[in-house]
Amino acid sequence: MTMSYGGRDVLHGVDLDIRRGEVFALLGPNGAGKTTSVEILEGFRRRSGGEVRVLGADPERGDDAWRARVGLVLQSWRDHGRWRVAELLAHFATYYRGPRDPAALLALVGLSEQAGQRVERLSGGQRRRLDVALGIVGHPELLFLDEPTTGFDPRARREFHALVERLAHEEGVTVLLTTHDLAEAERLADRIAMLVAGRIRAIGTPAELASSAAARAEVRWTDAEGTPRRERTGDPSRLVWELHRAASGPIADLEVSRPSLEDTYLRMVHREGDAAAGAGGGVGHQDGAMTEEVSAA
Ligand SMILES: Nc1ncnc2c1ncn2[C@@H]1O[C@H](COP(=O)(O)OP(=O)(O)OP(=O)(O)O)[C@@H](O)[C@H]1O
Repeated sequence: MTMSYGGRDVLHGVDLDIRRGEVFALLGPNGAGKTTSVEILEGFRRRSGGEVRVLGADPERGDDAWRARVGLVLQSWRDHGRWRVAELLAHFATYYRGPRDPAALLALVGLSEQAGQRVERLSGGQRRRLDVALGIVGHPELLFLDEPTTGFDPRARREFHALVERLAHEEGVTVLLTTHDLAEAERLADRIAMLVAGRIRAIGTPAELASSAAARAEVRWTDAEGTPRRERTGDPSRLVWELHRAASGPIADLEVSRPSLEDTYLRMVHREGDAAAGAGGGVGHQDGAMTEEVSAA
């Protein structure tokens, strides 16, 4: 799909295939185009070009039956402030055939104690949990979560992650999540797409993305003269063995660090910055040339 706002291109041919039952994270920095992508998939925004199918339908033409199969947790719902939590949930449940039981759902998202409270009195994190409850009350097959844990404290974040895992693994819900939190993507996602400046830069499982990093393992040590040394290598075991042989004894301050998902991500984001800086000087790149497709085998 492509998207431009007032002639400015913000999605340059984003190509994604998300499988049924998968938790898929769209990871990228501010302004990368995550929300725009999700809004197109939800049917809330008209794309400029390309072809999109969500649960077999073009979201621009999704009817009520299609919409009932999709759950949305938007970045902010700020209406319904005067409703009480349980009332609001019970009201939303009436929109669906075979909804979840509101009381059981409140327990699931950890809001049983707030059932009688007005929505406007909830804390930011509690409000977000209510958003999730509203998103899943209709038993959706597919759930969109746009930056769901913004403003959560660590405990709320952990509980929310457990909830998403339960929905995905026990109920088979397909989840598309956007985040700029690497740890969240790594924890929750079966696969991650890194979206930078409207282009997919890499797709794969968290482990595949981390190990595909050209950023190789880093070995650090202090040499016989007391100088700190560091070297990047694809074969840290061999380097450490050679160091031991050369020193014929222990190596001071030896440390081997593996490339992380963060290394890959920061490299993608920086490369984009470098490419943009160099574009005027003829250093540009072809579309897709920098995409790192990682096989999901
Ligand atoms: N309604 C709009 N009109 C014009 N430009 C927009 C509109 N919505 C988004 N944009 C621009 O499109 C680009 C992508 O925005 P988008 O909100 O999709 O990014 P994002 O990855 O979700 O960012 P964030 O992590 O900050 O939420 C940005 O440059 C943004 O300024």
